[in-house]
Amino acid sequence: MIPTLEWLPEGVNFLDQTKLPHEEVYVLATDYKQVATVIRDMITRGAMAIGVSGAMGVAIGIDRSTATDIPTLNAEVAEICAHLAATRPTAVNLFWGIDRVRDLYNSLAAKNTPIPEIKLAVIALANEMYDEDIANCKTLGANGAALLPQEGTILTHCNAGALAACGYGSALGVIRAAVEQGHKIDVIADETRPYLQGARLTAWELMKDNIPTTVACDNMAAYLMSKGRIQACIVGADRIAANGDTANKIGTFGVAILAKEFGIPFYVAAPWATIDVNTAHGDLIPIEQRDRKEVTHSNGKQMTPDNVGIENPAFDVTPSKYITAIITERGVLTAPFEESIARIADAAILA
Ligand SMILES: CSC[C@H]1O[C@H](OP(=O)(O)O)[C@H](O)[C@@H]1O
Repeated sequence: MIPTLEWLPEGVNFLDQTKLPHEEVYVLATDYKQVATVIRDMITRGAMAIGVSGAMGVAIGIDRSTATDIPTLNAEVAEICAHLAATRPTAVNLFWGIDRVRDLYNSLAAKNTPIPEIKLAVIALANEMYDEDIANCKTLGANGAALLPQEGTILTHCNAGALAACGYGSALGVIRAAVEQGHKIDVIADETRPYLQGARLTAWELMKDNIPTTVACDNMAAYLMSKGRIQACIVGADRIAANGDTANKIGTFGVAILAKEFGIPFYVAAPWATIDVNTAHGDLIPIEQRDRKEVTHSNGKQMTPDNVGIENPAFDVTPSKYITAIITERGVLTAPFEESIARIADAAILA
């Protein structure tokens, strides 16, 4: 298991993903503002990882508070949650993670629970969410494995692996589960400019698992598909709307169009926490715009002329019509996605 992040008494310890694949170094965040910086600067990244990071950020903020009364702590918790929620807008998991801990806090504060007990309870919940993520990804991995070919090459985009989660991953979780079930598959990882999650992170992860991996530039997918080199595509997600439209790393939409053109199955793998039933369709999903320097520079060296215009949307939205199936720990969803999502959402409410 890759230790993407870990709760320690001293703080939250994050594997610094900006330094991979050549350095495995950690950043210890000792307060909630440092956790927010780790998320904003993509020292840790990936929808599931930032969801649990948000939860741990709220927990550490409450744990480090010196407030001696609930009204004072209420005001601090509001600031802690707002500060963490302002880090990145697209992955709904961040807000789900923050809200789960805040809701527990509010329920305990409303009953005037002693503050030391509240601190222990929110820390326990944040760690439960860490364990839940690993269990959910293993379940969704097993749910999706049979969809992958017994033999063949799987194209991935970005990194939806252990590094995007708490140690197992969603899209790479399905690949791991398929390999564990005996599928003879290899992976072509899109490099995924500009942060290079594929070239740096997916390649690093899968090589550690001895899964044959090839890195391809983002502009090679059509050629590889046209030559019959790809038998399936699988990606993660940062927010899935109620109709199945899916926000994921920039470039995913293009891969999905190409897959449809070439008759190649295109799978999305994501825990249920990534599904946002309150967002009706993909046009409503906020798309994060990141700093121009991520595009103009590589390894600190400027590649573009000064003052050139730059585009740097961090995500795009794939309309559900391009998606073959959405793999979750609660089952595999197929079109019409509005109905399959609502059916599982309703079942969860009735349970
Ligand atoms: C399914 S979590 C991984 C997901 O998050 C990535 O974005 P970022 O690296 O900017 O956090 C990307 O969209 C992955 O698919």
